[in-house]
Amino acid sequence: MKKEILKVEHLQKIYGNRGYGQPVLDDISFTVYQKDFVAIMGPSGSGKTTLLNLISSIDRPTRGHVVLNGSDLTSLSSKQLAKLRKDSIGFIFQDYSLLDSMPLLDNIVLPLSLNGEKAAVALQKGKKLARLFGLANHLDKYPYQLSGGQKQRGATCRALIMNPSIVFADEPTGALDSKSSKDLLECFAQINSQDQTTIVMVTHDAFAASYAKEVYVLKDGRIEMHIHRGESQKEFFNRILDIQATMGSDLQ
Ligand SMILES: Nc1ncnc2c1ncn2[C@@H]1O[C@H](COP(=O)(O)OP(=O)(O)OP(=O)(O)O)[C@@H](O)[C@H]1O
Repeated sequence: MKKEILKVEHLQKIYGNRGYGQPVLDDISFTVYQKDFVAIMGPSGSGKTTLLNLISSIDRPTRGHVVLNGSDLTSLSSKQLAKLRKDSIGFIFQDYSLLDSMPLLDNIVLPLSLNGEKAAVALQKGKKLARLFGLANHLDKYPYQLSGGQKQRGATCRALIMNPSIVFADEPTGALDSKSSKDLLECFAQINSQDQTTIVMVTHDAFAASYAKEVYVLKDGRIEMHIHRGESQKEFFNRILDIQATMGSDLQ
């Protein structure tokens, strides 16, 4: 039986106004299973980042529940949330969020070092991940000496270093050229299929979304559509393009 990693139930978010006013998200429910690769798409302002922040424990919903690995995030204290983030969640942001003052390898192993892991063990693990992501020759470089694609692959290694049960990525290819985007997405597909890492990614890009197995399309704060990929990525890409065409330039 498929293992539930994330269960989102009747999620609502209203910013400000003490829970009154126009919801940015309303009645959002879906489930993410282990080994899923989910893309969240939708027009600008449809609530994608808001949703990602709620399901990744960065923000709290106005109503509804987010259950991650069996824990209801809405009932956890800040301390419990911090522990859950450290133990179970990897984050990847559009702007890489690497520390400029550290070489790439130190950036990659930082979460392990902060967690008290022995330096030798942390470095060995960091190097192994970096090899997988084609970064073996760049480990001593500082972020300013790396390309955008190398930085984002490094940020992905850092997100994976604690063996999270789920990785959340907000527009991870947003600042990359098409070749670097493809390289990163191939890495995502590889860790998803080989290491069984569950991925939830917000993206505007139909090509990026075509790497996912499930796509949820948000519109006006609700799930407008859920599509499931069959065998062919190309066919899935064309279906996503068709949806973009139907929804107009909104989705792009
Ligand atoms: N902290 C906040 N306070 C008030 N309103 C907010 C806040 N954050 C987001 N919003 C509003 O919520 C709506 C959804 O924003 P969100 O950033 O989630 O959309 P998005 O789909 O990720 O957009 P984009 O694709 O442009 O990044 C927008 O109307 C935005 O102005």
